[in-house]
Amino acid sequence: MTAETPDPRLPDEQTHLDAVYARLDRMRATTRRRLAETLRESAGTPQALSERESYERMYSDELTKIDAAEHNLYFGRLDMVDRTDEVRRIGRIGILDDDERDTTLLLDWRAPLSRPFYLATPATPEDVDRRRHIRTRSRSVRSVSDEYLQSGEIVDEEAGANVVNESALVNALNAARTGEMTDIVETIQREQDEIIRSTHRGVIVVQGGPGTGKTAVALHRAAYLLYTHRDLLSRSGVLILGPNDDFLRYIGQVLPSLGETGVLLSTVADLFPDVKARGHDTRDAVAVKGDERMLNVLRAAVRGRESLPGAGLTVRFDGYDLPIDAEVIKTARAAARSTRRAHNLAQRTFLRSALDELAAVHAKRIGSSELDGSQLLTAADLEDIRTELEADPGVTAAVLEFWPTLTPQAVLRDLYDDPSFLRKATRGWTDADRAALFRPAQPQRDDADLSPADVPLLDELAELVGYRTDEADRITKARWRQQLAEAQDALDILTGSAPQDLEDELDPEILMAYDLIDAEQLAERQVHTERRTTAERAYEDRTWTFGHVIVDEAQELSPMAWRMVMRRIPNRWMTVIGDTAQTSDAAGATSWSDVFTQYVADRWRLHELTVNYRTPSEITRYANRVLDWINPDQSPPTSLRSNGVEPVAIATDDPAASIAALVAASDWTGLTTVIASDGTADALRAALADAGSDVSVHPITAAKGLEFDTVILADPADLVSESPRGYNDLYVALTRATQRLIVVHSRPLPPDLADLPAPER
Ligand SMILES: Nc1ncnc2c1ncn2[C@@H]1O[C@H](COP(=O)(O)OP(=O)(O)OP(=O)(O)O)[C@@H](O)[C@H]1O
Repeated sequence: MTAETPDPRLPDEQTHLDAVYARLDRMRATTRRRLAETLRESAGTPQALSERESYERMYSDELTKIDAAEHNLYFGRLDMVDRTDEVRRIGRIGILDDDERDTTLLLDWRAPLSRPFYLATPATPEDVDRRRHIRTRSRSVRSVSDEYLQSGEIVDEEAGANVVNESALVNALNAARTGEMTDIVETIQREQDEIIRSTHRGVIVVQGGPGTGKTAVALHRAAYLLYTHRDLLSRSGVLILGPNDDFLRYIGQVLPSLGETGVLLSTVADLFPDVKARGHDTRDAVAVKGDERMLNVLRAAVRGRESLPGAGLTVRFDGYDLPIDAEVIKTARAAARSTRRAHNLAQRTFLRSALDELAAVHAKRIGSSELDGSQLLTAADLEDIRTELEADPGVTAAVLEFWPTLTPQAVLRDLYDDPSFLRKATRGWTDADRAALFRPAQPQRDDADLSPADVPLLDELAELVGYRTDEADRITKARWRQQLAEAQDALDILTGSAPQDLEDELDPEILMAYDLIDAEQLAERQVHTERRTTAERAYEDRTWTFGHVIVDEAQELSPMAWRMVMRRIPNRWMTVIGDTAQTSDAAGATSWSDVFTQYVADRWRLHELTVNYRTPSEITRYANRVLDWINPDQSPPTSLRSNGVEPVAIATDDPAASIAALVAASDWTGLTTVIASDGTADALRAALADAGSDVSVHPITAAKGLEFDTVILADPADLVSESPRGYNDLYVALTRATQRLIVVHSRPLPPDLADLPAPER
């Protein structure tokens, strides 16, 4: 449209947008008022307090959702064919008007009726006549663009002619990055939508090259599942696992911007409550610790703590030296092991059996007839001895030496510190693998010695040991009993207040409280009025099982880490996202079927994403050569756009000085970062600071999953030589830029990059 002929579509959409925001404002005002009223109420009984808290949370959540929806609230419209005047308007949240007919002002993007917005193409128009993209800013409509699906024609608002529009998608892809990922609700593509809305209740694996929107899809799937299975998932929770804290910060705003706040985002390293694993491992140690061979080592470590006494051990009891010999402990140990319970949970059986044995030994010594050796003590005497033994702390402590209470942390540290145990427990291993585990114990103040690769081992040990499971169990059961009692009271009060004459002659027309709900159901509801969110409770509870788990950058998980994840999702309803060509973790995956067959046989579904939305074709040309080296069978994703900016290489003796000068002289917009090998990143950061530059530096493993407008790649040869998966790391580095790639090097370039041109002067 030209300036002289204003586009009539704009005022039309503005009218609707005004109505939508007016309603949003009314919703906000009502919710605020209700929240204020709730906060003013004084709660007397625990019941009233818990009700008040649940309302408070509900209204606060509602306000968060309303605030989150504020920007780009209304973005899409469908005009359907063959149905009189059917218009569907699509937004970030669904909004009903408060008129008499509850008119739908906006459909939630996740509603089934919104789906054709994402799926319709001229080839399969899905009954859509016209699809309209509406771009708004600060509550006013800036532009609209239309596609006529029946004719395949696209109308551009600026040109006013039937030309191919610079679509909403291309706009989104060209936008400068802010360092925080944004949602893609306005431009979800068909292959992505199919994954986001998949109804498969088992494992879905999404394999896709860099920039194909895997992370975006994972987050939108979480939002979609929460919308579609709200009841189930708000109780059990959704867990999203990412590779590192930077990545979690990068994606952290996407779900809140979609009005979803109840999801737990975590790394595997943070998944074991109360342990902050910040220690560092060599790549060899990471590989060894992630291998399933560790299972036997851990089992042996726990068994090793169920030991036998040497000859001649005694404990003072009742004026005698009572012998604790190997036979006594062997019998007790067999009894404990036969329970098949975890170590700590079998301790009571062990102790009981050992005390029985010791009571018999003691009775024999003090109560045997000198004539014929027959037992002179009665059963009651024996029972007394047994009780006294149990009450004697010296005796129980001496016995429990051979079946001590264990913590996973102590078992793991002792195991690493004990070369002779390691030698026995790792028969058949290479010396190098064994040596990778050895770590002398250090004085402990925090968990500084524990590394991310130790966390799945701690979790495994927690299972073997029964760490805190009984305690958690006891607390849960006690809490449940209390809730049940409170619920019973509440129901008694309700029925007690019913007119007495109903008692004898119950009027079948009158529903009693008991008919609608029993104490157990009521107690169940009260469980959810707890102040902490599901995500908070799940974070603090190692034994929590989630309703759905999403694993991003899943190729990085070791077999031991998978075991830890699978424990948190016994129903195996998972979305697993990754790219085996980007694996850098030494214990990470190279094949999805290797990972999943043991957990779900062949009941997992593979989806592939094929379009690279991030990296322009100028850069992917080089990245694809590296992919071809990693796996010639893997087809590279197709780059969606070309931006005319060719990657370049700058040879220099002093990379830090060259990078500092380059950045200082640049007029680039958006985010710029330097990517370097893990081993050189710190030194490079320091050298850049000395050279007066504060450009950020990302070691390659911390750049996983992130993206930047401009990437300066420092000495790619360092990435390649740093690890056996160096080429995978190089592939990741080459695919982080949305606009521009500059390689700065003092070492020779890897062959695939050798023909990079120097920058034009
Ligand atoms: N349908 C879409 N509309 C707009 N932007 C999109 C779309 N799909 C993906 N993108 C954008 O493309 C970029 C890459 O997406 P994302 O980070 O999810 O890819 P990825 O497959 O996880 O990449 P990597 O494997 O490198 O981590 C992001 O900026 C994302 O917002």
